[in-house]
Amino acid sequence: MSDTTSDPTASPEKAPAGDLLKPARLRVLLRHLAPHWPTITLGAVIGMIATVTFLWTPRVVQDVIDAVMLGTPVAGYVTLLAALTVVGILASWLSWIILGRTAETVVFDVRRALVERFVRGRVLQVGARPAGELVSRTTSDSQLLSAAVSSGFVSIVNGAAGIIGTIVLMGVIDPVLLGITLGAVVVFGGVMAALMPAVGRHRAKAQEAIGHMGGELEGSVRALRTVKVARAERRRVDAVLTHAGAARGHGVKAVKAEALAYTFAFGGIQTAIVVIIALGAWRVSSGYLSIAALVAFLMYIFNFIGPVMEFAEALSSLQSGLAASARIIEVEQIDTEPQTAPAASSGTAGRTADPERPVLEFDGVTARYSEEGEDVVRDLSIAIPRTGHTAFVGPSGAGKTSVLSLALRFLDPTSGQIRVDGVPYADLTPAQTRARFAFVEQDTPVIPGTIRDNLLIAHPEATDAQVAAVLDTVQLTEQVAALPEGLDTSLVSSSVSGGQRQRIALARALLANADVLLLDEATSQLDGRTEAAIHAAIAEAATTGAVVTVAHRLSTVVDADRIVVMDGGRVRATGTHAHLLATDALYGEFVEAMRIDTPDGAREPNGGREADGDQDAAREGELVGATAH
Ligand SMILES: Nc1ncnc2c1ncn2[C@@H]1O[C@H](COP(=O)(O)OP(=O)(O)OP(=O)(O)O)[C@@H](O)[C@H]1O
Repeated sequence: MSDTTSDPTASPEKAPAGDLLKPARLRVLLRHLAPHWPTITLGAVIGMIATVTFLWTPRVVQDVIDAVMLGTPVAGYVTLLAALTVVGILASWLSWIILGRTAETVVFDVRRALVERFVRGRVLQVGARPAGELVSRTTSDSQLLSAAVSSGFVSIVNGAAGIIGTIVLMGVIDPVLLGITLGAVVVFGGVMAALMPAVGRHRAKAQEAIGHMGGELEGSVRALRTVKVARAERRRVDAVLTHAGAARGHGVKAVKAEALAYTFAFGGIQTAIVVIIALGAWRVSSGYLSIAALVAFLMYIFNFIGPVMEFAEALSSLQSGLAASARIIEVEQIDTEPQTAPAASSGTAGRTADPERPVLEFDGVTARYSEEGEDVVRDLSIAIPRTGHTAFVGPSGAGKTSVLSLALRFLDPTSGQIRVDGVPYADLTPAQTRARFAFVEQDTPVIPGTIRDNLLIAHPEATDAQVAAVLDTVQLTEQVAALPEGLDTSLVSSSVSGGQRQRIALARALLANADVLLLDEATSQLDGRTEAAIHAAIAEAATTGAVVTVAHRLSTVVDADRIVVMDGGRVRATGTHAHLLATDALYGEFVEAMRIDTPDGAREPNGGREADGDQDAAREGELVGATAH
């Protein structure tokens, strides 16, 4: 692992979607098929038994008619006919169940692999795609893939066996009539071969459009309030429907090509049947063919439609499956985070932390989001002490959130080193690193589930008393108690206010009791009174551990033991509020922008806590200029 020098978006086997050649797609299909070979083979063999019984049946019918004509006993033939029919039906049914069951298992396996990839994937790579598209990959593409890998392959084999067997048996009965049949087959096959690639192409484009539609729809629903207030419903509907329309357009083209292919197939076979009946009658009257043989031949012709259709449908589902596998390959190119640390390392487990050593160190760290992009953090060297509150401030886009992303390994440095307890990140897995942190992210999303699920996610063993304590800290006790199901009330983001969401996120982070608490503008949506209580909790946390905030409000900043002013990805100045006010013009501008008097000016409620003159002065208002959201 080269944490300090890696390209953050590098992917070992990355290939643009357009370069995904068919062999690669086929490999994906075969890979998903691999664990199911024994069952698929069993299903295919049983399906083949059905095919053989259906191929055999006309021959026995021929024997029955011959026996009747010759006046010999028919009972044996009739019994054989009945046995063939029963075996054929049972074998078809069994093969259907075995293959259908396998198909469902394949869908499940593909979905599990995709979900694992999304959840365990690198944050930046997963985040680069609209969530709706990821959902569509997991739902519909996996379904298409499975149909192709299970029934598709087997139907091709069975269909081909049925076609070849029928041709051979027809040849035994009458090569001339077979010649006419083959003529029809060649025309049909040619039309199929010409049209099926187009069907596949259009199906692929339709599926791609459905993915984009999912992305647009998910984004529109997520921003529904904004959309409505902007009175942009029509435009959003149109944007979604553009993709739906494209899917329909490609779907219609695929259907037209399929209709042409199948009409040719049916028409060809019907025509061949008429010609064969006419020619067959003539050959019977001329003595070249017995009536029984003609009947058997006609039965083969009618039976022929079955394997031909099976073969054609299997080709079509294979086409769709190949297209789906191309999109699944794209998902499989999302890198998953390493689950194990280099062999030499044992992580930080068992190490006694040196109380004098900073808990977190950035050493000449530079980072960017993409190879072509600009550096967003430049040569950052900073040590976060084991206890105390460090606040990052600076203009929007200065790189404050990126510093937290580096600490949490969502973003990797292009140069420099980050250490936790003196251990370089390169020696730890992301999970080992993150075990040291609790984090409240900017948007504070809720996790699907109950309030309790949301609180316990980082510390599932927390006791009821601990949960009650953090709820009290974030002043949610009464609100949760008032809910009919209390902590077990299901939480969907729309049912809680922004401030409540933020408080739940804070409670979750406090409950984790981590060495380093990272808060990205975690109090931006709180009212003054709640905020004061939260500040008290943050100050309390800073006495036993490290607290790092990206500060939005000046009231957060003035509490900090150390303020880091960032600008253009660099640290511009570091110090206390008073020191920075006296020495850094940009910091002074922030304070000026809020029109507060310093150091002896207006006071902001601070939850009853004492503060020095500087801090009191600055508590009022927000660092609007710093992070203009
Ligand atoms: N996922 C991303 N992909 C590409 N660029 C990004 C990404 N996230 C942030 N950036 C860019 O990195 C730079 C720093 O962003 P960052 O979010 O760290 O700034 P910030 O100081 O936290 O800003 P704000 O106060 O507005 O949140 C910005 O130019 C931003 O456009």
